[in-house]
Amino acid sequence: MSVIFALATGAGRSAVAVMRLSGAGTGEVLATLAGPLPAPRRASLRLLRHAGVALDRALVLWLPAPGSYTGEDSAELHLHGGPAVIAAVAEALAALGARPAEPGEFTRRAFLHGRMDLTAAEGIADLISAETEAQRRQALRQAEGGLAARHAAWATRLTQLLARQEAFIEFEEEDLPGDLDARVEADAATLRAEMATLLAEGDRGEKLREGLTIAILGAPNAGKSSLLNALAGREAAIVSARAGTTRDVVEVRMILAGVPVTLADTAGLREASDEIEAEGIRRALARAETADLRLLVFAADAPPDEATRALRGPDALVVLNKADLPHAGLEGALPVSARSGEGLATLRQRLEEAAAARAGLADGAVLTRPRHRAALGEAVEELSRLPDAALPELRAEALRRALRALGRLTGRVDVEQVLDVVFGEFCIGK
Ligand SMILES: Nc1nc2c(c(=O)[nH]1)N(C=O)[C@@H](CNc1ccc(C(=O)N[C@@H](CCC(=O)O)C(=O)O)cc1)CN2
Ligand SMILES: Nc1nc2c(ncn2[C@@H]2O[C@H](COP(=O)(O)OP(=O)(O)OP(=O)(O)O)[C@@H](O)[C@H]2O)c(=O)[nH]1
Ligand SMILES: [Mg+2]
Repeated sequence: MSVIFALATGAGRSAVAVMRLSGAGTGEVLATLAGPLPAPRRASLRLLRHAGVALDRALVLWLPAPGSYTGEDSAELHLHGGPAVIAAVAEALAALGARPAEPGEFTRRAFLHGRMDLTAAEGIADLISAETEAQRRQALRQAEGGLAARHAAWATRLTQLLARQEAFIEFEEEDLPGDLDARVEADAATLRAEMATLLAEGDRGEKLREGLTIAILGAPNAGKSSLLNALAGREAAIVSARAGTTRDVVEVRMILAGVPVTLADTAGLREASDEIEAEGIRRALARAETADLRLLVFAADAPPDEATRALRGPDALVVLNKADLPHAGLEGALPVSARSGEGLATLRQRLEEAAAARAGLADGAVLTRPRHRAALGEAVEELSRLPDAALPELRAEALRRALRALGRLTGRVDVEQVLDVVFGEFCIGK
């Protein structure tokens, strides 16, 4: 495969910039730039030269196949991290026949050379994107093969079931144990139950990866913007005594229990007095719809309004704001005051609990992408067909299809169609 190169470190000025090369022919390119190849895997200080011009004095690594990240002949140039140095080296590499790598291409090659399965490759993409500790842990676990190991074990058991089912078809006349068929069915049911348990985690892993949205909803003047500001610790939204102050959705990003959260303050819900406010309320209700959690705000100085009450539900947290004013309480609502700070610590704690329940780091392996759930769901569905399949051939076919669905997850089968999805999300240089 052709020699590809990319900056592995961030754009812009830095102390050191790492240029990575990979592919057959990397040795020649390296020798042309840096002189005789250094000992494999040993850092060596070299003056890089091209067409008679000195480019940089760099630390050079020669990483011959198969002991490299991609499994191909590879090299690293640890350059001085200035834009002109990087540009000159990139130009020299291109002149020597190497080409800039596509996003994710190094990892794609690692996958193609059997260095990792698809879920591990996704884990590496997530590791690079991880912004919180919980995200980092989930990503590292997947990069280290947590999800792959679980699926490999299932695939092995499925393959064994398939072999037994096929033996049954093949040797029906001969004396196989009479209950072989029933045993395949029982084992498949056990397998299906285990898979269903993982599926029951739902989209927790996806939510931790992508983050949650919490919408703040309530009547005008309830103190939604004041609460947003209090939780954010800065004046993100305008607060005023006039009802109908907030019109657009105001978003603040924060981390709750290791989960990235977007807190969205919205326009107060009421019969709008003008078309701009009406649009704001439409946006507020749209947010209420798509949010993972809803913070419903009532105020001590006004009776609970119907529009906000209508939004109560299992994913809603209810507060009674302005608890610094005299009030009789509100059933099921946490008394808080954006003004005095009363109840805010408890509110933050409740929000953290809700975020953790919705997206927190689970104990075992987790599904972190819709395609994981789709593949596993398909395998479960195929296995659930087994008891109804009258013919042994049909049972074998269901087992085969379940196996193929599992294979798509790790990339062993039907690979082509999932490759682009997986590697498209990488940044260049990985
Ligand atoms: N300088 C540098 N740092 C880096 C990387 C890199 O490519 N270069 N990585 C890249 O993302 C990560 C580390 N991941 C890596 C995974 C495998 C191999 C590798 O060469 N494996 C060989 C040899 C292992 C050994 O030393 O025993 C192998 O498994 O055969 C290198 C890096 C993070 N840090
Ligand atoms: N006494 C008291 N007043 C508060 C409290 N929180 C907010 N207020 C006041 O209530 C008024 C409205 O506050 P906002 O935060 O703008 O209310 P809102 O819900 O965002 O209102 P809209 O954007 O119009 O929907 C302001 O005068 C605030 O100072 C509180 O905890 N106690
Ligand atoms: Mg407001």
